[in-house]
Amino acid sequence: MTLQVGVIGTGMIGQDHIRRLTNVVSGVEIVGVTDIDQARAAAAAPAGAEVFTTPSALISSKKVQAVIICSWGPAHEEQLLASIAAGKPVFCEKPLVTSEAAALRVMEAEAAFGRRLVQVGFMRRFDADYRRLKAVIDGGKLGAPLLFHSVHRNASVPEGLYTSEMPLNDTLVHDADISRWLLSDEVTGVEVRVPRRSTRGGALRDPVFVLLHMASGALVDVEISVNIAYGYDIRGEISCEAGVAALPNRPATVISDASGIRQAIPEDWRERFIEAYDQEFREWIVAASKGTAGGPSTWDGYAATLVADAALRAVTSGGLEPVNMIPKPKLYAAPTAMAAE
Ligand SMILES: NC(=O)c1ccc[n+]([C@@H]2O[C@H](COP(=O)([O-])OP(=O)(O)OC[C@H]3O[C@@H](n4cnc5c(N)ncnc54)[C@H](O)[C@@H]3O)[C@@H](O)[C@H]2O)c1
Ligand SMILES: O[C@H]1[C@H](O)[C@@H](O)[C@H](O)[C@@H](O)[C@H]1O
Repeated sequence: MTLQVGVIGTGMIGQDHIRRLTNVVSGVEIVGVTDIDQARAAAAAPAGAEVFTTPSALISSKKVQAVIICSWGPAHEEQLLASIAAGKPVFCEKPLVTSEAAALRVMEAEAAFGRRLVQVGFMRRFDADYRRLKAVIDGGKLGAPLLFHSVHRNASVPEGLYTSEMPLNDTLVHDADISRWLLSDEVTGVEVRVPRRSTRGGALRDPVFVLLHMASGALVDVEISVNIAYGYDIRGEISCEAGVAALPNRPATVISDASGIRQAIPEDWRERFIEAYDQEFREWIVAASKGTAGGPSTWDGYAATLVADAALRAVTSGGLEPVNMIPKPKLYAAPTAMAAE
């Protein structure tokens, strides 16, 4: 059976996902696309796909069995609620939404529907290196995790579109989610320190240094740098009671020439996480074909949203800002075989 999907938002990541759903993964067909920029949607539409004028027309179309949301964060809530109301499985790029109240509304709608429909685009959970790192921590031989050092460097970010809030409410959400997942823990508080500003980002608050306090007492330090110029550099190292486990350097061809011996660094997230995105969609297609969702859930999107909110408060207060989650709804506690949960 082929899952017939519609894609909302045909910008950078929308186009990359259209490419992989058309040329890389199987069991799926893109039957519709839409974007507020209709010309962009038309240019990105694969052969035979309909260009819908609005997200609601795409979501309610009988030919669309499942929805992929790649629009901007503030548009996600309305598109998620419409997909849930239509009973359609929906893959939503991070951030799930941009406020706690919106996350609660999406969770309530999904709980009322009675079955998981939403998978959030936290692709790191599908990355082979992160999965191996988690297996080592879960294996327990290194003892309890005490400290996690997470480095998140972007070569550059879109000028004018990426604001000073975004290191904390757009970029940090990946580190928040992967910390919860790797350490099987919850964030209870957030501190932020702002060092000397990089001159490369103009007035942008960059870099930022974030400290996540976990319920177990473990600490996570996160470097977010978004104008580092040399490439997209993602690192992670966990110090445990009896040893240290770290992500490997990415395998890449070794070039030797008159400048020395070197390996290339990925340019951006598309290159670094190319296989993780492929796997994220393989697993989504299996679940969505059964009318449900696995992997990172609305609950995980809610948790990351609370961390982002606390981080933004912490910049102003300079102190430790608490993260207070509601009790976990039953829908998200259900045991599941999906490896990324
Ligand atoms: N998982 C990841 O690593 C990753 C990487 C990049 C982007 N993202 C996320 O994906 C989303 C899109 O990011 P992008 O880099 O592709 O941005 P982009 O600006 O390149 O593309 C977004 C597209 O959505 C369209 N759009 C916005 N609001 C819309 C609406 N209400 N209805 C229809 N179309 C709408 C815009 O016109 C644009 O074409 C963001 O939420 C971003 O955080 C995730
Ligand atoms: O939207 C992107 C994406 O989520 C990337 O994975 C992250 O590294 C960037 O900082 C962010 O702006």
